[in-house]
Amino acid sequence: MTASLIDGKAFAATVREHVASLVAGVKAEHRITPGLAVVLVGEDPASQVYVRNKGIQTVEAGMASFEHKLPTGTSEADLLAMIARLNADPKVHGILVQLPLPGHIDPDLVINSIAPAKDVDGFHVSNVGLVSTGQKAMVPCTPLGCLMLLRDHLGSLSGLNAVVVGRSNIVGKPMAQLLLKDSATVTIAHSRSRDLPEICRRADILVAAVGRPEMIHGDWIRLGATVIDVGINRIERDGKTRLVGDVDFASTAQVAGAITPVPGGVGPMTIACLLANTLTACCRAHGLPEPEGLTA
Ligand SMILES: Nc1nc2c(c(=O)[nH]1)N[C@@H](CN(C=O)c1ccc(C(=O)N[C@@H](CCC(=O)O)C(=O)O)cc1)CN2
Repeated sequence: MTASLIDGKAFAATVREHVASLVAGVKAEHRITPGLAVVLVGEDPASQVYVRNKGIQTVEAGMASFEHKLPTGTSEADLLAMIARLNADPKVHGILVQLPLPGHIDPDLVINSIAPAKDVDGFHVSNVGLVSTGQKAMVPCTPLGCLMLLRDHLGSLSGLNAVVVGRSNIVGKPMAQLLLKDSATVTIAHSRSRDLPEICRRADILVAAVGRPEMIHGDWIRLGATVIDVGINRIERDGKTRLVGDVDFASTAQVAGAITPVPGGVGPMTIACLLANTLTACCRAHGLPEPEGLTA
């Protein structure tokens, strides 16, 4: 079997177009412009690229973008004071603090200082609790993007065996909750799971979010499985820097039914879902109907 490719880049473009058309409606009918504030502390080169792309795509969707770039040495107290100002700003419907933060700042403290209704990353402990109890929440962007790709590719996930490899708060745990809400039978595994290849071979849906380059091989994959690769790992190969996932693409594509590539799979969905969450947050803040098809 040669797997079909799940084109996250193309799907993300359709999500962004959908968001942009809904934003245009909100602006025309209600004279409200959804606004997203992104805070970057420090000069991590990858984070700078992600923040720039978030700003560009926010403006392309017709929303207001507020970028706050702070020096690496910014104190935790100053960052918390900035978030308090953004929490109180009616033009700002979504707030995102780009991760990772410099080592002297406690990310949990910072994330939990964001007003839950403006927490478009869905990382605040209130949103974590709401997602895990299946209630209306801000849903983390990367798992939401994976769910959209899976629903689009498979239709119903009900009764399917889903294995999530990775237990991070940002991807693995919320991904498992979303799959469970869609009635999949969910296993969370990780790099220390015993018999990991055997666990993976049971999966109709395999979500790889373990953060280890090309760890999952074709002989771990059930014939025809749908494989979602969340990994974004930069490696040196043949004297060049390359971007690879957590899945060995060549061997897995021989066995899987469908697979997301890296790059061009899950990554672009993350920012598309951030725009979707910002619009959702804006609609909720103003008592407008929930935008359709943009959340879990
Ligand atoms: N506050 C947050 N911080 C971080 C998040 C997040 O969701 N919220 N996720 C990542 C970084 N990230 C967005 O912030 C992100 C990562 C990757 C992509 C993406 O489109 N990747 C491309 C490849 C890009 C490249 O060449 O480097 C792809 O996979 O096709 C978008 C967003 C950590 N921090």
